Amino acid sequence: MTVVRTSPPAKLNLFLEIPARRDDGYHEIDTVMVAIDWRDELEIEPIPQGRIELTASWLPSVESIAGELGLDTSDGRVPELLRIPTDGSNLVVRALDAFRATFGVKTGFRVRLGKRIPAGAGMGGASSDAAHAISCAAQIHQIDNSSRVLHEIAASIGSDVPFFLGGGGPESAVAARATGRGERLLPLQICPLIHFVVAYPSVSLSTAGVYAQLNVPQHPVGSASFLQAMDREDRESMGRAMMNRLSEPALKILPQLSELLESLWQCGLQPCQLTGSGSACFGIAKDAEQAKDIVKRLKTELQPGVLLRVARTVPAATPIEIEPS
Ligand SMILES: C[C@@](CO)(OP(=O)(O)O)[C@H](O)COP(=O)(O)OP(=O)(O)OC[C@H]1O[C@@H](n2ccc(N)nc2=O)[C@H](O)[C@@H]1O
Ligand SMILES: Nc1ncnc2c1ncn2[C@@H]1O[C@H](COP(=O)(O)OP(=O)(O)O)[C@@H](O)[C@H]1O
Repeated sequence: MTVVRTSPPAKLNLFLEIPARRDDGYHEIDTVMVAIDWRDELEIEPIPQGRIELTASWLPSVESIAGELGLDTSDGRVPELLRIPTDGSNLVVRALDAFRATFGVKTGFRVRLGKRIPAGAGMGGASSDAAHAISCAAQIHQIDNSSRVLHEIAASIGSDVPFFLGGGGPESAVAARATGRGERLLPLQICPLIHFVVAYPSVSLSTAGVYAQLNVPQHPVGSASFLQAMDREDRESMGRAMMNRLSEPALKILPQLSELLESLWQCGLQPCQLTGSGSACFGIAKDAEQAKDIVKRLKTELQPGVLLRVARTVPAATPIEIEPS
């Protein structure tokens, strides 16, 4: 049986405006997302049984992630914050079930999911896992990855999922502008290589909960200035035009996020911002060296209690490795 493997990346929202509330429970958004090299690991093989068998674990180990976050594992149990669902609530299971239903596939899949991306972080980990699972299933069943149907399956799983399909072309974009509820994508051809420091505090935020606290602005800010700056690779103007409309409601729910943002800023990262609905925050570094030095310094100040990683922009869709057996 063929085994396929890939490494779903996380995302950061460099620009996020919410122009309107919709009648269907969603919001119109205008966002520019980039994928980053903070990755999960996904391994999928077809099985004759018509079901999805998912196992999931933390990489390198639950103890090491819990240690960085200051969570207790001495009783041998996985802390609540690090529990990964393996039932039908996991977006990978939902995505593969939707794939089977759409293409009338009677056989199933065995999936091993290695998690590094924290959940409820605004980093789109579950969405990326789901999109890459769809791409793997398409590879196994020899379905064209640029098929419109795959995009529709992705959008039915979550607003952020289509971004991680990467447009189906051989060269996936690093960045995209997403509108509608997030599923309408315009891949951006130009995106400078950006080095980040990303920080996840020991707490998750519910996307629906943060949107529920939002006051939709009367005069939304357009993404044009940000997009023009990106097109010119003008980092200074990009920095000035960055924003996240969900910061205010997220900080209302978790006021301690302002201290985390302040810590990033104090180290010389600029600008610093919440990603998506949080709780992760990021700051832009001048280069890889500065990002590494800042993570080292912040670890002594903030750990245990905060996951800290250097990250850089990468293509949103990661190639799939095939291991025939
Ligand atoms: C805020 C963003 C920014 O990229 O990212 P995250 O913080 O989740 O990573 C996205 O808009 C999140 O997209 P995603 O996480 O896929 O959301 P979904 O599963 O589709 O929706 C979860 C819930 O969020 C709210 N929601 C989501 C998207 C949207 N455009 N308007 C909304 O109001 C709705 O209450 C919905 O029931
Ligand atoms: N593949 C998955 N990995 C992690 N969490 C998942 C997965 N599928 C579903 N979930 C559930 O979805 C919730 C949101 O996950 P995620 O999309 O990573 O959050 P966000 O993008 O808002 O940071 C988690 O709290 C978790 O319970």
